[in-house]
Amino acid sequence: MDKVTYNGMTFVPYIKESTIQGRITEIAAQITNDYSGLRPLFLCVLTGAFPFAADLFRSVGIDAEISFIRLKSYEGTSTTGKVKEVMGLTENLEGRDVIVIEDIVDTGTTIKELVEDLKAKGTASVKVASLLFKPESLLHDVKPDYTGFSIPSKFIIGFGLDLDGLARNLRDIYVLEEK
Ligand SMILES: O=P(O)(O)OC[C@H]1O[C@H](OP(=O)(O)OP(=O)(O)O)[C@H](O)[C@@H]1O
Ligand SMILES: Nc1nc2[nH]cnc2c(=O)[nH]1
Repeated sequence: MDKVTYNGMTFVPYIKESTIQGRITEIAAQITNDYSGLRPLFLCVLTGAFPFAADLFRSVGIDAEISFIRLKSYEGTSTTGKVKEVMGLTENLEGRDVIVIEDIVDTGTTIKELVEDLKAKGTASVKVASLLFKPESLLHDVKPDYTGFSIPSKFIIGFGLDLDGLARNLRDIYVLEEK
């Protein structure tokens, strides 16, 4: 794995695709066990979560459905603090067991707003699966129920995570190089 550069910023290799896939298989086994006999609705938060959602969804061994919502709050490497709904939900969520699929929980702003909104829609249960979690960056009292990797408060890209729309197609995860 070599360094990569986007918009003049250099990123170094951080988590290999094979390590990511191994962890996704473990989370899928946990979900398969926890939701046995239920028919959960996976709710993928676009755009960043799409590779994680695709791999996780195909690895669970129970009947399940998937749907999508698109939220946006980051510009460059920082949050605007405002979560914009770019594409909303069409399903009736009343009585559903929802598993929100996120690529990352950073400040927790996105997940806090989304989970509150889903609970207000009469869901039976709401849990969050996030590939990445930055516990030291949290601004709210939230925590994923299923976490791929807990990482320090550094900006990362790859496996769905972008820098201004680029780098989502990298198979591995990279971290911003320290100067
Ligand atoms: O915990 P937070 O500080 O709220 O950050 C997490 C959110 O940031 C990213 O979305 P982004 O706004 O970058 O949109 P994208 O998925 O389209 O890249 C990511 O997909 C999460 O939804
Ligand atoms: N690409 C990217 N998007 C994020 N959204 C919240 N945190 C991050 C991060 O570290 N990298």
